[in-house]
Amino acid sequence: MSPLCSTSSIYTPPSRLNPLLFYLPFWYSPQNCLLQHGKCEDLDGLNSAYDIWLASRASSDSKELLVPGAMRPLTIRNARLAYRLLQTYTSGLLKRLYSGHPNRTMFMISAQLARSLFPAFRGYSQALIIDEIHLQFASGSFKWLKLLRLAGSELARRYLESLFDSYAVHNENIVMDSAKFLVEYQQLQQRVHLDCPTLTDPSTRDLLHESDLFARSFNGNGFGSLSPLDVLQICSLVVEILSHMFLILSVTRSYTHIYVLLLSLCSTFFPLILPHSLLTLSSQHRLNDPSTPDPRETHADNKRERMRSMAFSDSYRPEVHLFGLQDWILSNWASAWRTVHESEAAQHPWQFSFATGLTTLSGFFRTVQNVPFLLLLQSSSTSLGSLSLYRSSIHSVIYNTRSLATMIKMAFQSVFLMAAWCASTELKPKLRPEHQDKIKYQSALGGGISIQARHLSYTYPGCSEPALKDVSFTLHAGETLAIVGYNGSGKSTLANIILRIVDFDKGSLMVNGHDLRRYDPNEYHQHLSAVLQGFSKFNSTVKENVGIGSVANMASKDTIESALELARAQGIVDSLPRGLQTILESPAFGSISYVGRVPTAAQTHGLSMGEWQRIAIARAFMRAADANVDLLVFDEPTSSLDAKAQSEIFDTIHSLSRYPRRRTVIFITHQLSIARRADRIAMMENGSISEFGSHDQLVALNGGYAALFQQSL
Ligand SMILES: Nc1ncnc2c1ncn2[C@@H]1O[C@H](COP(=O)(O)OP(=O)(O)OP(=O)(O)O)[C@@H](O)[C@H]1O
Repeated sequence: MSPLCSTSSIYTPPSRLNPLLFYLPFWYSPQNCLLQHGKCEDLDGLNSAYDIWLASRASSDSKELLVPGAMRPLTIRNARLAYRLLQTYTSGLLKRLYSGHPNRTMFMISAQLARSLFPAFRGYSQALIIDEIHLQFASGSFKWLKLLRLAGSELARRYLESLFDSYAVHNENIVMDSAKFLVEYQQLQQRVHLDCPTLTDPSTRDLLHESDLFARSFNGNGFGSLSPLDVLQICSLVVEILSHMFLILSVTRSYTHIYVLLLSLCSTFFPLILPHSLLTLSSQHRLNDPSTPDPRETHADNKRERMRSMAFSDSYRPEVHLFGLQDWILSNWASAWRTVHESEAAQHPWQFSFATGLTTLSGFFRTVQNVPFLLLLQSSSTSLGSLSLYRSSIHSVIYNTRSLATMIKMAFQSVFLMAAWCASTELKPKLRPEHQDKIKYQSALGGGISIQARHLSYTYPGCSEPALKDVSFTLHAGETLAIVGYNGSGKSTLANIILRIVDFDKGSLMVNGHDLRRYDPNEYHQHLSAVLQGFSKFNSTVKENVGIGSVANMASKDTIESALELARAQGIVDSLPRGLQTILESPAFGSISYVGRVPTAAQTHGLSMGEWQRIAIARAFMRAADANVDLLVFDEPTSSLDAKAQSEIFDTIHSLSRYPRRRTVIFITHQLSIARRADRIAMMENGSISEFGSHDQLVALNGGYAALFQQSL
């Protein structure tokens, strides 16, 4: 691959940018002008990559943060932020990325720079051949041997060049593959360790979005951003431009006055800075800053995406047909599409006239660029080779300068994506306690866990009403608690807090006499098993769907089969075409556009809701086989099962709470005939526990539980 080719692969307009804007240099917008936001701001307080990244999203004239992925305007403030980031993080990041192959990395950098000189050499060598042919034509005597020697050495040069190119590309791929692996691995590592509260934080989500864009830039899918390797190409472009300018100077030096040459070169660069000058002068023709999102457009854009996903997603398809949503989807999509395009058109009302003007001016500047060429023509001693060299070099300078302007603009954005990446690697899961606060989990004497909740309250992020209000109760180790109540009363929220999936805002929660917040969630989770209300349906084999309950025992067919047996799910497996190896069809999977090895319909098998529930219960039982498990939590585990199956499953849960050791069990159910089996029942209403006690105590109270129980009879 030649340097020019490698440049052109990056020289693709980012899909969301107007192609015209793409060809304009990065300082085209007056709102983005360095001088416009030149106020000096104290950036000393910004110490971490996160702080600087966040500051880059705040525009100086708007209180709103830029949407994640939005281009940062080139202001003095942002330039200072970028400089701080480059200073602090680049060398560490590059060292980490390319530490796998330090020698190859050095070779890659040297080769990249050497390859940028090839086009100039090529032009020079071609000029020599043209001159020789021209000379021989003019003199009338053909020296075939000389011509063949020239052609031969040109072919040999090209052959060596392509050999060098292909080895350089091979080397580059090795270095890039190792960098890609590192980036993707760290990305996965970071994701799997982040807990739900961390991931629901809007600022963290934005950070991860930009960090993902940075990771994607390594695969060439950076949507207009550059990977650190691509940034290296900026240096190559500079070298390439300089080598061509050297050729232009050497060709024209003897025939052209230096001022004429300078005029010609200026005319090459002038169209690139022209838009800025014109726009600054003409205040009535201001372009809107593309980095400031129009809320109406953003809303319409989101709506368009929602409609598109409803149209494409297999998981929505039944409802789309059931409720006859086809026309509704189409009309909503069309109106959202129109809104987005009207908004875009309003933002750039005069681009076409501007483009036309620019085209006309470009024609004029091309003529100016030709002045030295015309002067060269005038000279009787000018060779054809130098004329061709001049023309090819001047075109390369124009083309590469434009590429350079675009790449610098993209590189500027990439610095902030790099900051997001660096900051994301430093994210700490919110539920993980500080090292000095951490205590080791210890089971209660005799097994199970004791729970003491005092005045627990919790409000979901972005909600005004708390989901849990002032919840207090005590559960002794080895007891069974049934949580009952109306929809939305906070049952699952309470279970998720006890499971340490979500945190709480106020109050205290003691587990085995210690503050739950002081346990490392990873360690705590090893001592519990659960079926969540929205349990996962993995697009994987039955064996894996059950086996992930206890990864260490996943290879043990006996353990998996006994878990399936306990969940009364063995019959389901027997009816499947490939038994335990049958891949289960997850409803959610159809909605994901997944490029990879997707199993064909013949290999996969769908399950009913009740069958999925049995698989999820088997998964929980698989984990419960571990003697370290002290707590079993079941959030409506049998809601889709028939009465007999429900009773059987709860019999099994009861025996698991006694064998191989005593365990605490918490289950949420709307079946009060099942709830009455529990030692304690918590009746929840409006986020609070309104009644707490045994079935007989609550019936005797004659309150909400008694009423609910009466209704269920
Ligand atoms: N992720 C969430 N974000 C915001 N609010 C939520 C979220 N999950 C639940 N809520 C709200 O919290 C309240 C309690 O919900 P929760 O799921 O705990 O109720 P529940 O008693 O388990 O209901 P159900 O019987 O229907 O399962 C509800 O008002 C619900 O709308």
